[in-house]
Amino acid sequence: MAEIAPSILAADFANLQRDVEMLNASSADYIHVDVMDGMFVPNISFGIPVCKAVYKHAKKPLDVHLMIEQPDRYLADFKKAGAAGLTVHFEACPNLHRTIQYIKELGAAPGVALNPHTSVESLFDILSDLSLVLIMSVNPGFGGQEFIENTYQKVARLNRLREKFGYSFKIEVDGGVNLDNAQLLIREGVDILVAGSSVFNSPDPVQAIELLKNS
Ligand SMILES: O=C(CO)[C@H](O)[C@H](O)COP(=O)(O)O
Ligand SMILES: [Fe+2]
Repeated sequence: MAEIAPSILAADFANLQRDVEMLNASSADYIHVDVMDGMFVPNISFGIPVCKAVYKHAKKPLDVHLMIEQPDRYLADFKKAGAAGLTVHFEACPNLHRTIQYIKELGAAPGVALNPHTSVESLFDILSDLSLVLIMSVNPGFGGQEFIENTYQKVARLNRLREKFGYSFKIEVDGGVNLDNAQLLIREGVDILVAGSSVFNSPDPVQAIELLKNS
């Protein structure tokens, strides 16, 4: 059974407490927090104060996805704001090994996200240090985009590497995840499904989470 990380990017920001409480009452395993800086991605979402506000009401661990340039500048702040896991982008980190060690020192679970054009083999020499690899199944920056089909084979390749070397990181997929692709993603080796629109645009988000979980 997969774990589900609903993305609050698709929540109603004017009713964030209500939506976080809905997630608390659901079978979601994490709350996915999408931070966008308008530089690494062409969109601005929210930052540290909103993360802190979500944390205040959250009963699930915060899975913080940092779509920002030079993330090292803000890692300690997001940890303080409640992040259980801190995921940085491979494409934003020229000194990725140092960044990952820093996340560990802060006491958070280190994750690395890969844009659709970045191959899973790029992470080969750091895989043993990671708790999470996030494979983007859309170009980062916006919710509600169409799932990129090439994701299946990327997940399968990463899963084979994990099995071959006995690594323990989890595989997360983010972007355009819904009931049409969840089952195949899980079959290829995904542990955590991020879902924004397919959860929050559903007439019954709690049931949508449950259905994804049982895919
Ligand atoms: O990181 C993201 C976008 O960059 C979001 O987590 C992702 O897009 C989730 O939203 P949706 O399920 O609507 O695609
Ligand atoms: Fe995300």
